[in-house]
Amino acid sequence: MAFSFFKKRKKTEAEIPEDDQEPEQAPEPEERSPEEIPEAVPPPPAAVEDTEPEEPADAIAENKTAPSPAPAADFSEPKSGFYGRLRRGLEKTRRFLTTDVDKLFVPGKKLDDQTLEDLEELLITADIGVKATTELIAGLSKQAAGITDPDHLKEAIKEMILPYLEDDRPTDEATRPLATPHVIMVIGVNGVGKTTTIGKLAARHRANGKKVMLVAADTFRAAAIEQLSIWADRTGADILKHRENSDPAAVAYDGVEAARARGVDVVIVDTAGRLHTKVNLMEELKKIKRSMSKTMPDAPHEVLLVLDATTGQNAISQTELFTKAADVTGIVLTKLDGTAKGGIAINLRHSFGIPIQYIGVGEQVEDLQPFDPRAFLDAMF
Ligand SMILES: Nc1nc2c(ncn2[C@@H]2O[C@H](COP(=O)(O)OP(=O)(O)OP(=O)(O)O)[C@@H](O)[C@H]2O)c(=O)[nH]1
Repeated sequence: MAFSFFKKRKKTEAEIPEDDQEPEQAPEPEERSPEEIPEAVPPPPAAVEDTEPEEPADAIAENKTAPSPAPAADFSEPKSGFYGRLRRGLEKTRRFLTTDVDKLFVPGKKLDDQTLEDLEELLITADIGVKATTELIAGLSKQAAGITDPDHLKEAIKEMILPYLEDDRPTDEATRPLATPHVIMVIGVNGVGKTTTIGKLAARHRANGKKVMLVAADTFRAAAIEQLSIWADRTGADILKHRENSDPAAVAYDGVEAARARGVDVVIVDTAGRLHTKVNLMEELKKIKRSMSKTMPDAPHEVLLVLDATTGQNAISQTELFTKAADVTGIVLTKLDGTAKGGIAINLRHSFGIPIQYIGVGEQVEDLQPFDPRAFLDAMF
C-alpha cells in the first residue's frame, strides 16, 4: 500500500543534501593548527611491570585510593521512581504521539487507508524513520480490521516496534559481566552530553561499589579536561589527565596502564568531539582505540556513541560517520526529555542495528538509565 505522505513530504533523510549531514557541532574550540596535533606514539610498555607505576612525565594523575565518597546519586529507587522519571522524560514525545493517535479515531471510525496515511505522517514526524514507518504501516494495514480504538492501535504499534528494540545483551552494568579493568571509550561530537554521560556512568558504577577511573583523552580543549576533573571529584573516581594538547592516544594508553596497576574496575575514556576535520577526528579515534589495545588486547570493551536526541536526522548522520571509525557497541541517546521526536531511538536501532544502551531523560545523575525497550515504549505511547 503506498500512502501519499511520501508524495507530500518535502525532505526525508534520503534526500538531505550532503551539506546538511555534517555532524552538529557546539561552539568552535580554540584553534590549533593541524601540524600541532601530535602523532600518537604510545609510551614504551616497560612501566607496566612496576608494582608502583610511575606516572608518565607529563601526566597529572589523581589517585583516590582513600575510600572515596559515595556519589550522591540514588540508583536504588523503586521501579515506580524509575518509570516516573522515564515517563516525565518522554512526556513531550508521548503528548505528541498519543494526542494525535487519539485524534485519528473518532468513535465508530475504522482504521482505513486515510487513517493509516495520517498515522504514517505522524510516525515520520516523530523521527521513527521512513523505512521503519513503512514496515509498521504495512503490518498495521494487515491487522486493520481488528483495530477498533486508539488504545488497541497503540498496543498494536508497541508490539510491532518491540522486536526492533530488543537486544539479548543486558544493558544494566550491575548484572552485565565486566572485564577487569572494563574499558569504556566514549565518542560523539561536542555538545551532545558526552562529559555529562561519563559523569553519570561513573556515578552508576561507583554506586555498584566499583573503583572507577576517568581518562581525559580529549586533550584538544582545556575545558574538557577541567569538566572531567569535576565529575571525578563529584563521583569519587580517579582521573588520569595529561596537559592540554598532549597526545590523546598516549593518554588513553597510560590510563589503561594506570588502571591495571591500581586495581581499577572501570575505566571511562573521554575523547574529542571535534578536530579540524572529520578525517582528523576519525583517525584520532582509531589511534586511541589501537593504543589501548596495545596494553590490553581486548580493550576497549565497549565503545559508546553519545547522540543528542534533539538533533533528529543529525544523530543518524553522526552514527554513519562514527561507525566508520570505531566498532560502536552501544548508543547513549541523551536529552530525550527535550524533544517530541523520541522516535529517533527506533530509527537508530532499525537503521544501524546497534543497541541503545542508555538513555538520558534529564540533567540529574539518576536521569541516565539503562535502556529498557518495553518501559520505553510504555512511556512513549
Ligand atoms: N535535559 C537534558 N540535558 C542533558 C542531558 N544530558 C546532558 N545534558 C546537558 O547537555 C549539556 C551539554 O552536556 P556536556 O556533557 O557538556 O556535553 P559534551 O558533549 O561533553 O559537550 P562538550 O563539553 O562541549 O564537549 C549540559 O548542560 C548537560 O547538562 C539529558 O539527558 N537531558
